[in-house]
Amino acid sequence: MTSPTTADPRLQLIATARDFYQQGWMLGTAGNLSARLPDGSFWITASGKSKGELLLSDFVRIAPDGKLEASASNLQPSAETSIHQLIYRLFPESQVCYHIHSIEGNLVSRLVAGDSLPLPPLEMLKGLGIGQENPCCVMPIFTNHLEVSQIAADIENRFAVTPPQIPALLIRDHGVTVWAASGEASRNYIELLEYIFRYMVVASRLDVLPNKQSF
Ligand SMILES: CSCCC(=O)C(=O)COP(=O)(O)O
Ligand SMILES: [Zn+2]
Repeated sequence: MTSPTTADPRLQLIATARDFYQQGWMLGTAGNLSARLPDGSFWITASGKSKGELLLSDFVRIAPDGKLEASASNLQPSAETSIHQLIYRLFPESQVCYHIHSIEGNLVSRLVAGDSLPLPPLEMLKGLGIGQENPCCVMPIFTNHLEVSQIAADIENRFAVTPPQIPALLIRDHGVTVWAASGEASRNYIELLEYIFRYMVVASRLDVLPNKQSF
């Protein structure tokens, strides 16, 4: 039997993408997933692939210097490869980076006009590494530029001054990106955040959030 440490990481990415597709978070070609290899290169979904039915051949490998490793096919790397590459550079312990498009993620990105989203002090935050009582946790929001390299530059500039409190960021009207040391942890982060986002959307309608925010 193949041990989890030697298994091809693309297999886990395929299974995760199928799961996220079923949740409605990677519909059509939306989103991208990547996983790092011991040599510092990473597998990432090729651009424009249907995320509910990925194959091993739907990935490209990016070298540590950001160059596309030689491939027999004419696949293009995900349009958001520069963000994954930046995350691996900024957070060397991260091994996996997931980006999804969810309705709730997009709705909450409009709850505030500024570039930080205060998260409600829910117990679920503990799963994202926030252990204080009644925590004040904010999530960074970035503008969704057409040029993804501009989004990556904004992330790099902002994180140099203000490191994120949780391993996650939002791109307004676009999606959420998380990173972690394992696929399991990244999937948990996505699920926890989606719970929090869902709570915020419902709470904003019920008028129960401490600082009432409107769309
Ligand atoms: C309908 S998805 C638009 C592009 C995007 O935001 C995304 O996440 C998927 O892009 P990719 O190049 O990775 O397929
Ligand atoms: Zn996207």
